[in-house]
Amino acid sequence: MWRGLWTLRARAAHGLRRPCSRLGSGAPSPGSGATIFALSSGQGRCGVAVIRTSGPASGFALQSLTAARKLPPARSARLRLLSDPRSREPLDRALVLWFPGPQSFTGEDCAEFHVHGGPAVVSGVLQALGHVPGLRPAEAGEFTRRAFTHGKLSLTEVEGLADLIHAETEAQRRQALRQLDGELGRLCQDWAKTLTMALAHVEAYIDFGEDDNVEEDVLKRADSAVRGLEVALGTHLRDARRGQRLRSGAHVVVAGPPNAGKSSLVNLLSRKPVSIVSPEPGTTRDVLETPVDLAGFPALLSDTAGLREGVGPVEQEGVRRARARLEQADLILAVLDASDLASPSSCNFLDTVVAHLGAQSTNGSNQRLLLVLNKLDLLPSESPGLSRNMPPHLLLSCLTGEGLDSLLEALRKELAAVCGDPSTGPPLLTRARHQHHLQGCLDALGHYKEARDLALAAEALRIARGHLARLTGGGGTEEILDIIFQDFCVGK
Ligand SMILES: Nc1nc2c(ncn2[C@@H]2O[C@H](COP(=O)(O)OP(=O)(O)OP(=O)(O)O)[C@@H](O)[C@H]2O)c(=O)[nH]1
Repeated sequence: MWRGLWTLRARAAHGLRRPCSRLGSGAPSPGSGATIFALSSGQGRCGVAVIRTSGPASGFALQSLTAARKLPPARSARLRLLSDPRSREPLDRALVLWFPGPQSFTGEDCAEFHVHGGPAVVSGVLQALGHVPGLRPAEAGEFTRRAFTHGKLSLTEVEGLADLIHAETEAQRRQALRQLDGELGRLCQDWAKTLTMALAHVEAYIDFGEDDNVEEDVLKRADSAVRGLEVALGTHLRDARRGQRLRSGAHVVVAGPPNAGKSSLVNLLSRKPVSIVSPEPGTTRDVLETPVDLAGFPALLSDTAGLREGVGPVEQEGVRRARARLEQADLILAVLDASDLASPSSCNFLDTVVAHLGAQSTNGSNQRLLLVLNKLDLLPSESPGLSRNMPPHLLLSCLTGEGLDSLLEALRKELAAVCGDPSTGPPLLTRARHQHHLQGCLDALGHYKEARDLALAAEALRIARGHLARLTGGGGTEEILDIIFQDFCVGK
């Protein structure tokens, strides 16, 4: 409804920026046989740093640095003196671990060196590994790419791992862990099994026809499997935007008349001074946005200019930008000064809020709204004096913090509806890639139903199955691997 209301006034579009940094260039193609090494823990001074290797020369590297004839027992930590294989200069006393393939993260022979986390120790051990024949530094994401190549992780699990490394909020962490655990992959495999069964039925009918001993209802069973699959895919596709919001942040816009306390609320929720707060109405002119963790959910929080008419050209432009931003909101935090509800700008704004809430309940607009009456501290405590006709709202004082807990709880519920609840709901589609393949699969099922002969119907089922296979990393996904593995840092 706000979209509708504001469309007439402003149509400017703004893109959501993904709060994610991409480290390093694309990982090289695996399978070169080289043994790679990298610092796998974070950069900088720390108690313990983990350096690891993967590839056929891992055992040799471990023996070279520990000057030992024998490898330590598999998957068991041992304290060893590390020294440079060329100069034999001691580097550190460290824990070392040996993971013979295929029972390792990458599926190859791997070694780990848990060294003291000083920069000189780390660079000394990395240099020493560089002196071992057959070893080279790893590229970004190369360990994970090798794990994928050796079948240790499916593509959706790789994406879950990347999301887990980038997770900044509790909800993102839960979702990423579920995906890393293979939930989405398993769901796709179940769907693929259903498709394979349907395809087998259609092919049996093509091969053996009515004359042979093929059960009569074999085509009916294929049709019914396809119908069931269409319903399941449709449900997941309708939820697709939620998973993507969970990954990149819901768009939460704070709006209201001037001086209502919008900037104060943005600063309170983000726990930092994002916006200037002042008693002068019309202080905020531009849209100010900040990424925040709102009640465990990722959000891009926008402060906007106070909405009012009859102002100068600069403030007018601010109001235009505020309205344009409102068009894009997943959730609107509508703020009013509880002690100033009778002013013309408050009344106008309240009318729009009421219209929005009405539209939300009648036509199910997916743009959600929470009405916040701020400056609770200015109301008489005995009788707050609010009209009975006031729509559902939350009372808050940005000054004293009263009402903040209730607001955060309401935000948690709203954002769970906007982003999906990763604790309870079905596995979410967190990437446009997932959506693309599920849509491709659904389209192919549509072609199955329209096919004029059984050969075309069978081909449509094969195309549908191909989309599901590509979603989890089966054939034909090479072109997107570079993009996905760029999300990893060196050492992962
Ligand atoms: N008493 C009281 N004053 C508040 C509260 N919240 C904000 N204020 C004051 O109200 C004035 C306006 O606050 P802002 O946060 O700048 O309001 P705004 O809605 O961003 O204002 P514009 O930039 O004009 O749109 C400032 O003097 C704040 O200190 C509150 O809960 N109680």
